[in-house]
Amino acid sequence: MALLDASGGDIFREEEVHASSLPKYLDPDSSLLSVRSVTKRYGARIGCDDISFDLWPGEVLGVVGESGSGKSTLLGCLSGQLLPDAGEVLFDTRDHGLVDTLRMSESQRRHLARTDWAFVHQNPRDGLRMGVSAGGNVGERMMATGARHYGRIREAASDWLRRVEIDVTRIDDRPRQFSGGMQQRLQIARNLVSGPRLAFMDEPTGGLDVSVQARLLDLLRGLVRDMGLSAVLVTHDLAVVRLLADRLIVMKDGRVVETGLTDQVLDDPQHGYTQLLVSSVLQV
Ligand SMILES: Nc1ncnc2c1ncn2[C@@H]1O[C@H](COP(=O)(O)OP(=O)(O)OP(=O)(O)O)[C@@H](O)[C@H]1O
Repeated sequence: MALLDASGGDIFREEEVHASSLPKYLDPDSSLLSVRSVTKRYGARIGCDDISFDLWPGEVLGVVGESGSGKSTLLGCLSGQLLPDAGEVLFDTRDHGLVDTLRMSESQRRHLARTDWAFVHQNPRDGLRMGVSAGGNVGERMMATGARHYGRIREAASDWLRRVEIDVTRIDDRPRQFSGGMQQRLQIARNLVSGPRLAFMDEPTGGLDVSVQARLLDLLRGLVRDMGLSAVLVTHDLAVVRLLADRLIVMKDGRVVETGLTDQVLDDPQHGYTQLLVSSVLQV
């Protein structure tokens, strides 16, 4: 399966995150992901335009905006699922330091996707193998990173099921026998078992009812903190970023209109569009 979709036209631009909006303790030289002027067009339509930001180890960056603002396009470009028309996506690889993932070979990018990266889809069916047992779903990712010992794989799979609060007696059940919330937690276990450093999350709590969402958010928050995981989290739900994200970028029509620390952006939005987003949630 091709990881890159070269179809469609595009563009890009660049929105610098101002140094003044970053916590002072962060060292700009140590970014885990450095996104430079990423642009993607679909024919004449803008997907995302000239996006730039840095993500630091252990940081969660929320990407918010209304439907069609370009969040999924940006996430696709960052995670190698879409080919931008322009820009650079530099990732701090373990062996070679910052490398432009857009210029990697497909096999190198696949390797990253199995090891240092995770992708949590909104629909767990997109991130799970539905015909494989829960334990197999977790174990498979371990095998993709070189694990071979059956006993140890099963032990680690059991451990991860526990961590995501799935009863270990369900280890041989197929995901389709699970509720939506359990499937989502299994998808998270499958992604995190390899100890990735960067997770891409696309509406990870979307489509779940409110109490299930709250539990999942709590779980995700704990895992992100315990693992020191960095994440780019796309959502239209400001309550989700309030809980999970350290910093936000706000997108409108494919461009970044505002960026800053989460509380700062949500409590004191500067851009008219962000003010509208925030106030529309408050009115609900
Ligand atoms: N495959 C495609 N072909 C043509 N245009 C597309 C395609 N995918 C997205 N677009 C357009 O790109 C723009 C950004 O869409 P995108 O899906 O990235 O937004 P989004 O913020 O993720 O929206 P949502 O929250 O509804 O998923 C929109 O104008 C959309 O119509």
